[in-house]
Amino acid sequence: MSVTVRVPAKVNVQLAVGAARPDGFHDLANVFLAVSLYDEITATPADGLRVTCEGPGADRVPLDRTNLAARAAEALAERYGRSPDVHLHIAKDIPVAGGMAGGSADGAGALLACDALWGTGASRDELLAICAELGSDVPFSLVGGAALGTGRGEKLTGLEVGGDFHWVFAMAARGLSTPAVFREFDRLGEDRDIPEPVADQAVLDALAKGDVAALAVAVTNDLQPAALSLFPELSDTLAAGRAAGALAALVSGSGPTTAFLAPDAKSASDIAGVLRASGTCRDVRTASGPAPGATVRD
Ligand SMILES: C[C@@](CO)(OP(=O)(O)O)[C@H](O)COP(=O)(O)OP(=O)(O)OC[C@H]1O[C@@H](n2ccc(N)nc2=O)[C@H](O)[C@@H]1O
Ligand SMILES: Nc1ncnc2c1ncn2[C@@H]1O[C@H](COP(=O)(O)OP(=O)(O)O)[C@@H](O)[C@H]1O
Repeated sequence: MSVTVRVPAKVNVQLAVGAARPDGFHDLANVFLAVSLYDEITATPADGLRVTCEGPGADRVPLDRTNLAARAAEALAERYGRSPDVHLHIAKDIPVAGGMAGGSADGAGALLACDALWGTGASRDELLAICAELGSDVPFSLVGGAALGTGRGEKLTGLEVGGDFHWVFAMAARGLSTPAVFREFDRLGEDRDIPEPVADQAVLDALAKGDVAALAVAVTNDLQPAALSLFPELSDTLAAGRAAGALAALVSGSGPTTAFLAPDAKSASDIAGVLRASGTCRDVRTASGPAPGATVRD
């Protein structure tokens, strides 16, 4: 018997970042939108804890106890006083180290899969608490849809979304480390006061109305200058997407994946074709959001 859970990637349609806190994290106003690129995590009973991974970038995914899927299984097992005897197989489609919460998706997916496999019957709040211990983005991977994340991004308020948004994602030739991007954000802001991060009402209204033109002018990412500073070639990808007709072009979270908002599905496919031919990225995918959160597959 095994359980498979499908979990979406995310794009940040607003990422407001405050000053570094004493614990090294940053307070955020993080408006998440789940998009239809998915990892699948399959949990099967085994003699010990084992992780395997297949798909693009699988060679860059750790298979030891640092893998977020393994950590999720251990955390749930410890809470319920059992051994984490499970084989977790990750079928990866979310770009690795791409700013699209791939590792977080695997953590949330493994947690839900083990909960179902072991019949632990943990409540939603218990699962969310474990997710928050695993990482700032992990709670959102569990719930999906759209949400505002405050604190370090783990305190979620669900958001209304009035329609589908169509995106193009350009994957970069290499990854960017999230802590390195936050450190670069701190370095770039050394000489100025960093305001408290607050959600932008224009972003929330655009999501609620499903208004793509309004969302296009409202999207912001405070980590973008830091990501571009560490990876300047991303400016060429952003320019190529804009020239291809994207309504908005931005770095996804800490990057280096770049995200392009398209007027509709057909334009997304056209923009993807132009980006693919531009030679400014490794791979291009289209996706739409909101997508559902972690879901057990039949
Ligand atoms: C930037 C964002 C935007 O959604 O995601 P990515 O774009 O990387 O996917 C998130 O804040 C990333 O969340 P996540 O990847 O879960 O981060 P965590 O494991 O909690 O933290 C990794 C490291 O990132 C930094 N970090 C993370 C979150 C936060 N609010 N402040 C931080 O300074 C810290 O250096 C921390 O040690
Ligand atoms: N299940 C996992 N999948 C991908 N990366 C993981 C996983 N568990 C731990 N990691 C580590 O987390 C780092 C960040 O990867 P990822 O979550 O894909 O990107 P991001 O934080 O930019 O969204 C990787 O470089 C990898 O070392």
